[in-house]
This record gives sequence, structure tokens and C-alpha cells, in this order.
Amino acid sequence: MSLRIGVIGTGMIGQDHIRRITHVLPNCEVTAVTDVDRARAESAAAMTPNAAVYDAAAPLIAADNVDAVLIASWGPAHEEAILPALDAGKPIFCEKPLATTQDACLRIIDAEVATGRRLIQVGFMRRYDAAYKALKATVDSGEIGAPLLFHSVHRNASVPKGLYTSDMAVSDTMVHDIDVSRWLLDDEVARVRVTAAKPNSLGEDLRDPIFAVMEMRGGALATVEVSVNIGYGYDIRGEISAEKGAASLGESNPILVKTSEKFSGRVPADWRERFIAAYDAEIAEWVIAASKGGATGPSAWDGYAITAVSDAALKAANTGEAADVTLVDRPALYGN
Ligand SMILES: NC(=O)c1ccc[n+]([C@@H]2O[C@H](COP(=O)([O-])OP(=O)(O)OC[C@H]3O[C@@H](n4cnc5c(N)ncnc54)[C@H](O)[C@@H]3O)[C@@H](O)[C@H]2O)c1
Ligand SMILES: O[C@H]1[C@H](O)[C@@H](O)[C@H](O)[C@@H](O)[C@H]1O
Repeated sequence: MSLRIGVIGTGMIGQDHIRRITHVLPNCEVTAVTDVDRARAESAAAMTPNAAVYDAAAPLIAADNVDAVLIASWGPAHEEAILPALDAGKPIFCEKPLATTQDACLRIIDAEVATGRRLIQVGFMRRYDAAYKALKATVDSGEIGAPLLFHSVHRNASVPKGLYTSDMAVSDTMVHDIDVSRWLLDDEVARVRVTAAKPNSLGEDLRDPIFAVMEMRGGALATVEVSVNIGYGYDIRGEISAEKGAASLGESNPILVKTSEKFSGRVPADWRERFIAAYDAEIAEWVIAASKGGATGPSAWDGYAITAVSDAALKAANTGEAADVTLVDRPALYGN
């Protein structure tokens, strides 16, 4: 049986997911789409053979030909789509962030807990990337001993001019580094500091680059560089320094070219290129779980904890002081 998916939000990543559901992954199809920009929804529907266009999220979620919902609208619109989908008992894939405020994340958690089962997977795709998975497996194997530091570098070639704000370096971009820090170190963030370097004069008037230091509850540190106008490409790096060794992500380009006494390799252009296989793997996993009526992978709890750290990091960036991260008790639905 093919999982019939309704897509809410058909912008850049919504269309990319429609492409992979239609042309890459087995046992799934897009049967419905909606976007506040009707013309965009119509052109997205034309990318796939059987999709009806809906005027709003509510009728799409209620539709008989929609078994599961994929949300790729703007972050502030995620909650208004998630809550009715949970009410309808339909499995949900929601792009990051889960929601843009901690209160909204907690309302989502309460509603999911009330259903008695996990229905939400959040789009933190780095956990599905082969290099990050190998890094996690190396840490978990104990081969390099107890991790002490995780260094994360997150560089975007550029960001949309006039649309991307300084706060988004944390709430839209650094959220991925917060996610992998928690996941690789298997711990929650206790405190965060954020400082900014001299502004990149080639970008807009943004706080860019920024540098964050997160103290984990168990005492390990995670450091993050976020640069969003680096120009040369999309560059994602990570290294764990541990008591008996170190492990880092390799370069993501598969070949190195040597000519004229120089060597070179490709740097990915953007997130679509760098993480293409990870997006395929995360949606493939979601389709399998959703076909059984549930969800696995990054949870609503992860989404909430990441938003809590992102809020603290914004406070730290704006005050120059360290900011504490306080979390509610973790519901049993999300494990220990
Ligand atoms: N995991 C990743 O690496 C990754 C990459 C890109 C984007 N994202 C996330 O995906 C989401 C979308 O990002 P994007 O880059 O595709 O943005 P985008 O602006 O290209 O697309 C968003 C679309 O949502 C639509 N929309 C907004 N509010 C809506 C609503 N209430 N109902 C229906 N449609 C609505 C907009 O009209 C737009 O077409 C964001 O949450 C973003 O953070 C994640
Ligand atoms: O929405 C995108 C996406 O999440 C990318 O993975 C990240 O590198 C970008 O900075 C962000 O704007």
C-alpha cells in the first residue's frame, strides 16, 4: 500500500520533498497540497501525478485521501497545522523548527502525549547523514573515550537578502548544531553563551558570524561557528575531542582533483546538495513509520528542547551574558 501524503507549504523544501516522494522513494505518493500562495501550490501539484490543491491546511488534513501530513510551511505556521493533524490521529513530518516558541512546542507535546503514541517526526536531517551517523557510532562505541568537546561549524554561502535576520542565525540555522550537539553528546544543554565577530562586510547588516559555547549538563562543551555569508559554498564540519582520541566529519566531496601543481574538490552549493541523501533517508524512515500509524526519529521533545536552547542563545546574543536553559520534565512518551 502506498502512503498518501498531504503537503502543507510548497516552497523550497516542500517542493524538494514532493520530488523525492514522487520520484525517489517507494510506497508513498503526494495526494494533496496547500500553500497560502495558491499559484505555488498549483505548480507544486503539477510536479506529481495525483495531487489535489486545497485552499487551506484544515480541509487537507481532514481529507479521506490523506493518510499522513508533511509540514514545510514557515516555522510560525507549524503549530496551526500540527494540532489538527494530531487531533485527526494522522502521522506528521514537520520541518524544523517544530515551532518558534517554547509555549507552542509544549502545546504540541501535550497534544501528542494525549494521543498516547508518537505521531511526530521533526526534520533534523543531520541524524540521517552517513558522516554524522559514523561520528555518532564512533562516540557510542567508546573507541575514543568519553567526549569532552564537540566543535561544530555551519557555513552558508549566502542567505536570502532582506528576509534573513540576525536572530535567524540562531533560530533558523544554529538549531541544527544544537540538535547534533544534544544527539552526539547524549545530553541536554544547561547554559549557552554567544558572541559575534566583526561583521562580514560582504553580507547584509547582520550579526554574522557568531560563535556560541554550550555547556552540557554533564560538563562537556559544544562550540558552534555560524557564518551565513561565507561565499565559497555550504560547509558543514564537526569534530569530537574525547579522553582517548578525536573523530571528525570528513570532507563531503567524493573526489579530489590534482592538476597544475594544485588539488581541488567540490564544496556543495547549499543544504539541498550537501544533505540530499540524508533528506532521502529521513523521509524514507518517516514513510515506513507513518505507514504503521506512528513516528520515529527526532521527536517533539527534541523540537521543544532545541527551541528552548535557541531562545536562551538569542537572549545570550542580545545581552552578552550566559543564559541558562530550563526544561520541563520529559514525558514518558519520549523515553529517558
Ligand atoms: N531541514 C532543513 O535543512 C531545512 C532546509 C530548508 C528549510 N527548512 C525548513 O522548512 C520550512 C520551509 O522552509 P523553505 O526554505 O521551504 O521556505 P519557503 O519560504 O521557500 O517556503 C515556505 C512556504 O510555506 C508557505 N506558507 C507559509 N505559511 C503557510 C501556511 N500557514 N499554510 C500553508 N503554507 C504556508 C509559503 O507561502 C511558502 O511557499 C521552514 O520551517 C524551514 O526552517 C528546513
Ligand atoms: O533553513 C535552512 C536549513 O535549515 C539549512 O540546513 C541551514 O543551513 C540554513 O541556514 C537554513 O536557513
